[in-house]
Parts: sequence; structure tokens; C-alpha cells
Amino acid sequence: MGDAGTKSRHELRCPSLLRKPSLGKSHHDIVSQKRPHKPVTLDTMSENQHTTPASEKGPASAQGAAQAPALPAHPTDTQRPLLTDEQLAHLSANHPLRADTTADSPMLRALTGRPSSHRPVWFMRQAGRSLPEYRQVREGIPMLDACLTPDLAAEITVQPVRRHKVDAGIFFSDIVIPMKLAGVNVDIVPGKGPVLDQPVRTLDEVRDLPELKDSDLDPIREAVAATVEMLGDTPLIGFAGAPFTVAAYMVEGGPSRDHLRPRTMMHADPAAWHELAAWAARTAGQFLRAQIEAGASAVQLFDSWAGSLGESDYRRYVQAHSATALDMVREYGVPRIHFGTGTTALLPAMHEAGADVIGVDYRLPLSAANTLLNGAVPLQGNIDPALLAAGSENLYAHVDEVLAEGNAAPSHVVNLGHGVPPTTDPQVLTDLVAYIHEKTAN
Ligand SMILES: Cc1c2[nH]c(c1CCC(=O)O)Cc1[nH]c(c(CCC(=O)O)c1C)Cc1[nH]c(c(CCC(=O)O)c1C)Cc1[nH]c(c(C)c1CCC(=O)O)C2
Repeated sequence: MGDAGTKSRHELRCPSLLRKPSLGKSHHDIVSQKRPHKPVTLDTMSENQHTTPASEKGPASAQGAAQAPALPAHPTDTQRPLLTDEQLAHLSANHPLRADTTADSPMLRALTGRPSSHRPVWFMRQAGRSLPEYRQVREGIPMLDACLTPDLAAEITVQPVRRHKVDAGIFFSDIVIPMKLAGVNVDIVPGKGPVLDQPVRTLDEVRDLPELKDSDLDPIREAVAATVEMLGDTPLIGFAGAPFTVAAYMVEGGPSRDHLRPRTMMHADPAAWHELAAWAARTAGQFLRAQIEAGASAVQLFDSWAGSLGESDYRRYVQAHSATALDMVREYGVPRIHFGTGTTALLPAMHEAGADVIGVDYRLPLSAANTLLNGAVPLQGNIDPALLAAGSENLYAHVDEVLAEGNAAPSHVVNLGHGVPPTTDPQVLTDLVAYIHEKTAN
């Protein structure tokens, strides 16, 4: 698939915006443009990743967490194509991966460890508040209503693909949408974030939580189907909040700095904690399944606040639940990205939960992340969002470093180390995408 084909399908509105920013000579020297990525098939990845005996995986699968489910087993099959016939059979006939629309896109190639024509790039929170066209279509519409209006969610998802020519769309939604659809009273308060009417702190409160029904997810399927139709051969990445991050909002009743209450609860009342995390894992898995069934070509599990946990608590109280969510979509064979912030100490444990690609935040150089993961895992990241407003000289010097660091990994999907800040000048992102595409073109 050629990149030009992608562009023409999207009726891109701003071709004149795509200029390469001026570069100092030194920028060209830092990244070797011709360095081929070491090809890694899904098979070798799964062999490398998933051969650790359960007994060596730490407390989550051994003695430490009596009530945590065991980590799921992973296949060790050799030499198979991107998707096996069995996996393809789980996807609808017109799914972009089955119809071969997105399977060879630069994004899917890099997410599956294969070489690509340029290094693909997308940005967490690329759709949303940084874009004037977003503010225009959202005017007067509360956030959760926007997420649950399929045509609007689809339009918002496609906006940054049109404008920036990123290599994937990220579905416009929120991590609290599954709980909202299940019937939990949650709202998004502007400038604050998700707030629940009733925090969930006791075993009884956990047991009173409504179960998410598959039919509750129909607005999501509809929005994803409309989005995929508009995106053509640009893949859509679906997502869900990971059990810890979602449960942290539920226990706190809203955003918090240190997530003290959920971290206390896992020790003080492990039975209630594990039931809550299991509920969050099931709803996350269902949310991801609905998005894949409706056409998402990859998914990302956001454990944005996992960095507040030490490794041993992560392994004991969280890892198996994240594994459940990831395992609920394993049969489809779509790449599963796992991302958190402040996770330097957690990367191997997050990978063991069953991810195919690890998202790295801006605190850790990609070569160091690659070493922690034994050089076996495609990486995503990790431009520091702060640099987007630091002037182009600083930004591009940093981006060159990130691209050079990414050479260490089996493959590299360029992203930020966390979401696009709301105050970002959109032109900075558009120019950055053009720069990365040109600099890494093979
Ligand atoms: C922190 C937060 C949440 N939910 C919200 C906040 C922000 C509070 C604020 O700053 O006003 C509310 C929210 N979430 C989103 C919006 C829309 C407008 C925007 O801010 O861009 C709004 C107003 C989009 C979103 N929120 C999310 C997505 C999907 C992922 C993506 O686009 O990368 C979108 C479009 C996912 C989300 N949602 C949440 C988390 C922790 C995550 C995971 C990603 C992350 O760590 O930032 C909870």
C-alpha cells in the first residue's frame, strides 16, 4: 500500500500544510534513514514473549494473590502469517484486516514487527481539544453525549487523520464509556475529568455493579463501523482503560493524584479489590471486542496511572486483570498495545500480561525499554509532549533522538510519551508527522 493512496482516500483538506520544517545538518546525521528494521513475525514475537513458565512469572501467577485469576497461557505456534485462518474466521468478512485494507499499512506492519515504508506515527489524544474543528463540532454537546453519538464520534476520530496525515485513527471515546453503558452513574466534568455519583469502595458496592451487556455496546459498534468506512486504508486503533486505571477512578470517585484509596483497598480488602478489578477487566475486554468486531485493526489498553504502583503490587493485584482484558481479544489476532505512564519498573510485567507492543512514556529512552524487554518487543513512543511547545529546534533535536532510540527495537511506532496537551498548536503536529515520514522513508 502506498502512502499516497491513503492520502487520496481521505479527501485531505490541507495538502499545503505539509512542508518539511527547516533542518540543521546534524539532524540528518543522528538517524540512519536506511537502517532496516529487523523483521519479526508474530510467531517469533509470541515465542520470545510467552515462554516464561507460569511458576517464574511472579506472585500474580504463583502464591501471592490467592484471588487473582491465573495469567492466560499463550500460543507458541511457529511460522504463521499475520493472521491465521482461525483468527480471520473471528473477524467479519468486511473487517479491514480480512479485506486486506489495512494489513499492509505502515502502522500494522510496524505493530507486528515487520519493516514498513516509513515509520508510522499517531498521537495519543490526537482527536480532541487541540483542534479547532473539534471544538466547533463539540460546541454545546457534553463529552459523553459526543462519544455516544456515532456519526459525531466518527467525524471527531477522523479529523486528526485528515489534518495531520497520521498513520492511524484512535477511536474517540473515553475510558469511562463502558461503565456508563453498563449503567454506572458517571459523568465527565469539564476541566476535571470523570466523576462518579457513588464511589465503589466495599465488596457490597462492587457486587451491586451492573454487568455490561453486549447490546449496550451497539452505539460503539455503530461509531466504529462509520469511522472505519471513512478511514479507508488507514487503520483504526480501538482502546480501553486498563482495570487498575478504571478502578482507580471508581474507588476514588474521581481523578486523584496518587490513587491512594485504590492502593490502600488492594491491601486492606483484597477480595473487594479483586472483584472490582475483575469487573473492570471484563468490561474493558467487552469494549475492545466490540471495537474489533466493528473494524478496529489494533487496540491499546491504557493503564495511564499504573505508574503509581510498585512492581510487586502490580504483579499481585493488577497484572492478571490486565491479562484478562488482553486475553479477551487474543482470538482475533489484532496487535494489542499496552501503555502506561511512569512504568519504567513495570514494563516486563506489563508485557507478560499479554501485550504484543509496549507503549513507553517519555521518561525512559526507547533503547532502555528495549533492553528491559530483551529486544523482543515492538515499541511505541515516546516524544515528550512538553517539547511540542518548546520551539522547533528543541523539538526536532528531541524527535531525532527518539527516532534514533527507536532503531534499537524490533520495530517502532512513533507516538508521544502521553497525550497531546490541549494548548498544542495543531500545525506543530502536522509538521511533525511530515518530518517523521520524510526522515524515515525507505
Ligand atoms: C484524564 C481524563 C479522563 N477522561 C477525561 C479526562 C480529561 C480531564 C481534563 O483534562 O479535562 C475527559 C475527557 N477525555 C477526552 C475528552 C475530550 C476532549 C479532550 O480532552 O481531548 C475529555 C474532556 C478524550 C479522550 N480520553 C481518552 C481518549 C482515548 C485515547 C486517545 O485519544 O489517545 C480520548 C479521545 C482516554 C482516557 N480518558 C481518561 C484516561 C486516563 C484516558 C487514557 C488516556 C490518557 O491517559 O490520557 C480519563
